[in-house]
Amino acid sequence: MVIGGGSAGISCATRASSLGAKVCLIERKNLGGTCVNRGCVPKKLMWEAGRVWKDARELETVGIAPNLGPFDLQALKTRISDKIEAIRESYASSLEDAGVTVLRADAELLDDKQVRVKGRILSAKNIVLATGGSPILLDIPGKDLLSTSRDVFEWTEIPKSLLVIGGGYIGCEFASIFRALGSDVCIVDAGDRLLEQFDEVAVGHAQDILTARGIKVRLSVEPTSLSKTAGKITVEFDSGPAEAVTHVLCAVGRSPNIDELGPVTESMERAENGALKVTDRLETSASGIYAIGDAADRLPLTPVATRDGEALADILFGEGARLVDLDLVSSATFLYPPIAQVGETESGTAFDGITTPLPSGVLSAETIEVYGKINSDSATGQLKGAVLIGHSAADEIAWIASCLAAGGRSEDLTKATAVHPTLAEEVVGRR
Ligand SMILES: Cc1cc2nc3c(=O)[nH]c(=O)nc-3n(C[C@H](O)[C@H](O)[C@H](O)COP(=O)(O)OP(=O)(O)OC[C@H]3O[C@@H](n4cnc5c(N)ncnc54)[C@H](O)[C@@H]3O)c2cc1C
Repeated sequence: MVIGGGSAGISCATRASSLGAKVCLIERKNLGGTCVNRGCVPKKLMWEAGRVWKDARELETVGIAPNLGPFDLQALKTRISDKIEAIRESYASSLEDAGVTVLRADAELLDDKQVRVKGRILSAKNIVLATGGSPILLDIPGKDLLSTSRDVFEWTEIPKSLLVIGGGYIGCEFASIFRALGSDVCIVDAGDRLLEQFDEVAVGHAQDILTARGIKVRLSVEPTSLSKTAGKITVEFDSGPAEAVTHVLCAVGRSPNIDELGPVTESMERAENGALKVTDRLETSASGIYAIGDAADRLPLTPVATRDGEALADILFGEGARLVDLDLVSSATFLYPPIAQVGETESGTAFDGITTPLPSGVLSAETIEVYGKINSDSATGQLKGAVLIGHSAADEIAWIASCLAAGGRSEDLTKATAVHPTLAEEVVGRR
């Protein structure tokens, strides 16, 4: 019995069924969960729209003078919902083809074998919690004026001015997207840097890029209250001036959807962020109850959710599986251009600046469009990690991750050559 029909739950249910298990999946909202309905998919489509719109307005620099009307947000939203609907339908049919019973309801966990659904008690030998997570809302006066990443996709207009609270990847991505679509944007963060999960030096360059694109960044400040007057939301801080904006996005983190499953979860072991601790068989501290995706204390990213879902099915009904090594998980923040990282990057050899006429460099006036760092062991040359900033960084980091997984050494990168002119030649063939 799988509770939650997001990336993790669907991959687990489909795989388990293909291995001969009798599977029931319970989903209270839409198949596809966060990633498809209110996360990666609509975000990436908005990012693409922002990139095209930003580039279109820079076309004069290459001799094209387009006659652009206003940005049509409704047209974009229609396109996004068509794409989402197509993905939901394909999930529904692949679950049906696999023979998974799908129930559309809220599930309550009663014990390690039983779940209550629409007043009925269902039992299963194995219960999988794949309930994902939800945005955390700041608990300050005026918090009703805050929007979350869920609300962003419902907005009916591009904000005139946007304050993003939280400089993690979700906050920085929406700040970049709405700046590209024409909003005045300010990001505030309580810490002393943005994008804590990414290499500090690279983030310094990323912050320069954000600032060069007109995004104001305020660090080490915490909002204390919000109030609304004359169509604007005023946000006060513990230090420095207030900001008056039309929209405020709260992107201070996400918390796993566990408590609402019922009191049974209270005794289960949790990590600091509330996610369920799991063994290397993805079993929680309650035997027979498993957790995958954002509900588990792993990495809250779709590829981890999908891979762990499949791995759990293999563990329970197949020939076993080794979980994906979290040190080999690539991650990116979709700025213009994106920053992407894998492994450990603290030391390492850095390169920066445009050394080749990269396609992204033609349209842009900024100087730092490319930055990268490859980290390897100084004694053995074994690759340890990399961070890249560049228009294709989010794609290119994947093959560096594969080199890491294969135990590659820095000298291996000099043996082949990359295509010129590309970002890849900053990494491959460089001596
Ligand atoms: C704005 C945003 C952008 C993101 N961008 C990226 C990105 O670019 N790349 C990336 O890798 N990750 C990204 N993520 C993270 C990614 O979306 C998640 O890691 C992933 O969706 C987790 O999948 P999951 O299956 O664990 O949970 P979810 O997809 O959240 O699915 C959980 C499902 O469980 C259901 N559920 C919960 N409780 C119950 C219950 N009691 N009964 C029945 N059903 C229940 C929910 O309705 C939901 O459908 C993004 C997230 C956000 C919010």
